[in-house]
Amino acid sequence: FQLTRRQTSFVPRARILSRLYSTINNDLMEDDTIFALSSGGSAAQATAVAIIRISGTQAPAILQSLTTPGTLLPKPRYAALRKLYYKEQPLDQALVLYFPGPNSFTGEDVVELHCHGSRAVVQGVLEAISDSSKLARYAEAGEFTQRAWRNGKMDVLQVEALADLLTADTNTQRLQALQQLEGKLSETYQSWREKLIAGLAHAEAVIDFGDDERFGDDDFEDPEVGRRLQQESVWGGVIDQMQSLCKEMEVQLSDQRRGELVREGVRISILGPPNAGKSSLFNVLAQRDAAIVSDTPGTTRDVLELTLNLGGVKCILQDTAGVRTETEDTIEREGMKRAFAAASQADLIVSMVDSTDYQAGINILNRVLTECIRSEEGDDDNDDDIGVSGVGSLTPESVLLVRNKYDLLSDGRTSLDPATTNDLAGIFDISCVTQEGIDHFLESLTSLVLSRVSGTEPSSSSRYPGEGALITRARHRQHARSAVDALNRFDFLSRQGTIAVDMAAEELRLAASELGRITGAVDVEDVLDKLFTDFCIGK
Ligand SMILES: Nc1nc2c(ncn2[C@@H]2O[C@H](COP(=O)(O)OP(=O)(O)OP(=O)(O)O)[C@@H](O)[C@H]2O)c(=O)[nH]1
Ligand SMILES: [K+]
Ligand SMILES: [Mg+2]
Repeated sequence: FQLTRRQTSFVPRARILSRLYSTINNDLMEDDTIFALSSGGSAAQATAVAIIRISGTQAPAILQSLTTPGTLLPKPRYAALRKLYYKEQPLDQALVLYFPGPNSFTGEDVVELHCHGSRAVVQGVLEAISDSSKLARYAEAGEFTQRAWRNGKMDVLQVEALADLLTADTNTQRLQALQQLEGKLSETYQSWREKLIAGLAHAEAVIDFGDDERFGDDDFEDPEVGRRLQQESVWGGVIDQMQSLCKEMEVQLSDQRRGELVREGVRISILGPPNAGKSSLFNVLAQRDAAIVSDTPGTTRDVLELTLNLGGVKCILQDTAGVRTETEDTIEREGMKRAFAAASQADLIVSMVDSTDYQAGINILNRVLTECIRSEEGDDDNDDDIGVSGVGSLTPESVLLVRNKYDLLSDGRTSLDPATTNDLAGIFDISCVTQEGIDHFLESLTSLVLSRVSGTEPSSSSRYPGEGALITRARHRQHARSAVDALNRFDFLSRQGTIAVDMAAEELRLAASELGRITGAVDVEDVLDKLFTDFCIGK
């Protein structure tokens, strides 16, 4: 199989590559019947029930080859008890289901065998399927879903949602993934795309036939009347519709990344001077000895992470190296650099101070506020060796001040610096040793996390991500953003009169294709191209 330059010029590269790919792997043809153990564990692990799935044209024949001659296929989508045989020896007594295509998960004929989950049964059945008549091969990773996608059973958004559902750790992740799997997000993007395409069709009409000339500006003595009537013309209507669509999309984009937070987890960094007790708090929240605690300042060097479930929301808690103003130790400097880098990427910061050395802690807090908090003017001069200046998207309301070692305070009080602590999310007195104040701190942290993902005030009773469409991946955000940018350019161009209609229409086309990329309705070739960019023809 050889590619010539001439061929590449008229056949999209991805298509050639995918054809090349399946030609080389003759055994990997798309219309092969595939099978796999679809329930958890592996063939080497015993479970109560194991589900083996077969998809493709040969699926019903394979089921019949496993049963005694003359046995009927089960009624579609009804479970039936069947004795399975291989080379005339009994394999198992299994519950079998038959889903004739296209009404199946993959859209092909699908057979499910619910067997007993012992090693002997599972291996025996798998062997029988692959051996008996060479009708099927083992499925590649994700191949059932890939077929479902190829057969139009789900769009790219739903494939992503399925991946999210299969890996969901928390309630909110599960609910969000289910919502996306049901197609709510797809519907939103599709309806937007349809509006854009309708607008585009009108634009084409204006290009071909011109807008209604009666409503030109010059025809009216009062320009206001002209303007109003202009708006009633087809083109004016399109402009208005696109403007309101653009607003709708901007509302979705200004969601404070709630969907992404739920999917990826809310990042919480513990930051503070050495020996404040950061690792001690990390361990208290982890409920195990996850980090080394010692009275030597500078114990923690790397950023440690663990996953917490706070109120049904996945959180990633980070313990960092102690930060101080001066150090000669290069390893400690590196640790501090990493601590700031982690904090500037965080969604919430737990700024920890030692109550018995309050001023040192407040100095660090001030530094966190200046270096990790979003600066209105954007990035300023120094990107010095330790801090990462002004790159964070944090606000002071993302910072919780925790005064630790409360047990060591004889009078039980600490002085406050109101200028610094005014806008913070909260101030907490705790002791990692006696556990005093921990419950209250944890409650407040949890409600702050919940308010982040639900987009409501921390005290609100709404506990789960808002209804409607939520952007769950950076990929969606990027395309939605580009679509909004195109619509803004459209808005500008369309107001230049009918001269720029061509250019304006082009922006609508661009916006529609950006939205199409989110659901995968456009440029499947492109997606494939991306997949195959690492695939070198010469190798
Ligand atoms: N009395 C008292 N001691 C504490 C408390 N929390 C931590 N400590 C002690 O403070 C010392 C430092 O604790 P760490 O958790 O290692 O502090 P750290 O902030 O992680 O320190 P570095 O990693 O070195 O920056 C240890 O000896 C802890 O036992 C507390 O609430 N009360
Ligand atoms: K320490
Ligand atoms: Mg530590």
